[in-house]
Amino acid sequence: MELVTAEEMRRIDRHTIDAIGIPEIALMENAGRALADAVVRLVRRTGWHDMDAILLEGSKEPDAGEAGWGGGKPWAVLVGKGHNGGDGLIAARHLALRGVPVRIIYATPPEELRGEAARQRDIAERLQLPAGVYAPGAVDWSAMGGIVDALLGTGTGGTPREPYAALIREANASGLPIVAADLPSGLDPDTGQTADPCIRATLTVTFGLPKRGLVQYPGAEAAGTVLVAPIGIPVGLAAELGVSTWLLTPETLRNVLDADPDAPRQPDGHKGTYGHVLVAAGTRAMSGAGLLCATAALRSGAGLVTWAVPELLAESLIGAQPELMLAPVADGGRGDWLAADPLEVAAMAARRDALVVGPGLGRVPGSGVDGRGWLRRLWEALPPELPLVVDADALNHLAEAGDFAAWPKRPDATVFTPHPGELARLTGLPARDIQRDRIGVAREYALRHGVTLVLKGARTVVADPFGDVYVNPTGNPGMATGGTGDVLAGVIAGLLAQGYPATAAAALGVYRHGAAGDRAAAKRRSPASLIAGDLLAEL
Ligand SMILES: NC(=O)C1=CN([C@@H]2O[C@H](COP(=O)(O)OP(=O)(O)OC[C@H]3O[C@@H](n4cnc5c(N)ncnc54)[C@H](OP(=O)(O)O)[C@@H]3O)[C@@H](O)[C@H]2O)[C@@H](O)CC1
Ligand SMILES: [K+]
Repeated sequence: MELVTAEEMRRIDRHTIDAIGIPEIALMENAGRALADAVVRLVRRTGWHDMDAILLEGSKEPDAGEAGWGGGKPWAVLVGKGHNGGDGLIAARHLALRGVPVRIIYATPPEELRGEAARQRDIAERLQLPAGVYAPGAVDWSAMGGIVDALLGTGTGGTPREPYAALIREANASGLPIVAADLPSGLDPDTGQTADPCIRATLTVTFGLPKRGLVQYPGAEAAGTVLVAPIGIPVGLAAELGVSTWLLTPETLRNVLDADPDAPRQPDGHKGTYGHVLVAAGTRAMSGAGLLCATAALRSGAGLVTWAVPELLAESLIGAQPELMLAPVADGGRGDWLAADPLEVAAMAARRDALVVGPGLGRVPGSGVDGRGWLRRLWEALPPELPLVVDADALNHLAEAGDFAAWPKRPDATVFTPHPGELARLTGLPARDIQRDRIGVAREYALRHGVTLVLKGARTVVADPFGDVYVNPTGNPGMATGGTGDVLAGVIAGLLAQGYPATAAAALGVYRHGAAGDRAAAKRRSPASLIAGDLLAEL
């Protein structure tokens, strides 16, 4: 399923209306009716499974409680002056038809509505649906059963102006369930940033295609449960018009990335069929990072995994995970990578199918005799076609090198797996700015540097070197704990060794890693007690 910006949605709407000929009013009628249908189901608790709308992957099932919402009281339908308001007016009409009482509350004088929204205002008036214009403090919210937020949609920008802002604040403070039309008013549809104020919805019914902002935090939280309602947009049109951002679902993995998450193992396969990973990770202080990473590579299905460690550690790690092979690297007796020769690691990697470097790597020499750092010497010595995952400390070394843009390009699979702090060091941008537009920043970095970028954090973003982006819905806050990143790096390396192309390996790895976290969290009393090792058994 594609994820769209407001501008992309406008182009898709326009094409549907102008080139295909479906009248705008038909799209709007479908939108308003789907919105009403969702409210009716919450009021009557009639269930979701036969609804003509899709629960967005990663969204919780809507919960109308024991009694259903509203207690028979009227629903306040908040109407803005654009088409989003038009959707709300259509929903109000369908709610009334289905026996749910409504009160229309215009944010601005109804004379200001234009186009299709004005037509809907006139229809509502002729049907004598109860309506009034908002005045601060004048609405008795305790008399209402719930709220439909049809104030601001994809045509708006910036912080809501008055009187919208005051109305949004009152709606949020009412404690009533809020169902948002298309997106919560105050949400930036492209980035997921929430304005002050922004509607806190219990449920968002988004029209045609999900907007990007609904799947990035804090927007994902403001939106609550997200239902995607079909309104008549032809299947395939988004792709035809060049939309290149997807929600990472099993269908996306299968149909866009040719990476079936349930692909069976070959019946006649042997360990050589599934590739050999070299993990260069771990020091005396952080051997666990290497162990998690290497074990995760095994669990991802790789045929063989060799764990390269500073020599001093090797003895004590024997048997730590019996399926792993250990490859001691000369370390001058230090137990870290400071004295290790990157050329030795490169030579080991050249005999394997993928290399992951970084987890628990600790310090490495900043610059060699010829002015080139440890990591760059490794980078240049590796066979260019060898799939490579660069994680954690290795990313920090790359950032410290400062001249990555001038490093020789690797033509084949190179995957970087930074969290926002690491990407901040790589780009020089404050982490806050990265979080403000995760999709945009990740896409630009991947395009510019010709790598596949995995920007970690809630709703991980995978950006490939050609401008395509995937947003992962799996995972949970319990995974915000040390070591889960090491597991992810190992999984991706394992998939690379099995022959998946970089984007497919990164996307499938991220999806499975999050799903493993969800299974592990479900087994515990609280997600907070999840530790990275729990993920290994669930991969
Ligand atoms: N196109 C289609 O076929 C379909 C579209 N559909 C629906 O249309 C929605 C998009 O409708 P839209 O383009 O009319 O924009 P919308 O968000 O309702 O508001 C525009 C108004 O907001 C105002 N405004 C702007 N910024 C503001 C601010 N910060 N604070 C306060 N006000 C602000 C701005 O006023 P102005 O600045 O011009 O005075 C303008 O009048 C879309 O989300 C979906 O719900 C569906 O029916 C399916 C078919
Ligand atoms: K809205």
